[in-house]
Amino acid sequence: MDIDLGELDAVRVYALPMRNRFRGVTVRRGVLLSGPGGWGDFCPFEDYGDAAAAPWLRTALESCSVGWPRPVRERIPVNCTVPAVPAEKAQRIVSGSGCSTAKVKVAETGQSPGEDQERVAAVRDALGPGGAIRIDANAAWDVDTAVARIKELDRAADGLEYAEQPCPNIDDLAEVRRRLDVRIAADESIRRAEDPLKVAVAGAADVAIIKATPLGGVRRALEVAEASGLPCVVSSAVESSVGLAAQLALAGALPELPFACGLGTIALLEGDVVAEPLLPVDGHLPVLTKPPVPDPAKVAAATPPADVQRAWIDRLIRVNELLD
Ligand SMILES: O=C(O)CCC(=O)C1=CC=C[C@@H](O)[C@@H]1C(=O)O
Ligand SMILES: [Mg+2]
Repeated sequence: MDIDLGELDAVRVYALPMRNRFRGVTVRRGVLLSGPGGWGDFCPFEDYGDAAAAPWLRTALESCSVGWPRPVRERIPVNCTVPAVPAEKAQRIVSGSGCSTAKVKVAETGQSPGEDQERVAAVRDALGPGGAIRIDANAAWDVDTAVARIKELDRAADGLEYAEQPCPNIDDLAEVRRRLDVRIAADESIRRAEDPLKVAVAGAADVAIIKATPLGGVRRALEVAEASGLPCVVSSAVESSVGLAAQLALAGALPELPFACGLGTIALLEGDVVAEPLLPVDGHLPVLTKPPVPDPAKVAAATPPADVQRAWIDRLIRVNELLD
């Protein structure tokens, strides 16, 4: 469904600085769209081409037109996300989060395995023995490196809940999984796969990471979750609270939700576009039935210079032309 952009009630470009560099990103930008069903957030990463950005627009349009399927739960346990920061900072992030699960980024370019171990050990210190620690290597390792690093990090963490996307391809994930006792989660392998079933069939993962925003909406993500045949964790794409609400709608609608979700990411941003940002309370976030309404003063404070606004509106128009 492409849309006549002139029919939208409002289109607002925003830019929110990140507290720490994350995935190479220091400012998160996007466009808020208002339609008959409320608001949506079109926020593809800036290194994505127009075709890769198309599902992100579908997600925003679902949110501001037809809305989301009915949820089966009202609140979602979430992890706090620890970027590839020094150990003391990692400890502070976890201690201040109120979450009992932490996801720790590892294998950052330019950092050593020792830095990852120190970060993970500091996170265990902050969580105490009852907390859960998961790591995300974003496909950085080959099989042998993954096996060695995950063993070390499992020791440093005093037990890992799972290791997310240690290697780029499915066969390698399957081999790592065979060689280790630690659970393996697939993220990029699901997000970019033509056939998410392949991950399960190949025995490549114990857990599927599902993201509504890059998959094309809550309904599409529910189909992918079902097709994966695996327990699912919903994880954010670092949206504003408007976009995050769609991910919470997905987490709210999944038939089963055995693990905490990666949705505590408003804490990664400096500011937001709504009056009451979706920050976890006691490690949980609410499932909303409608997207939150942006606060005009917050949106005004987050509005980037005219040339940045123009570039995002042009991107929105180009990507909209790609939708059928
Ligand atoms: O899952 C989380 O805790 C937060 C979200 C998160 O880690 C990510 C969001 C967006 C891009 C990714 O590099 C990253 C991920 O790989 O899961
Ligand atoms: Mg990941």
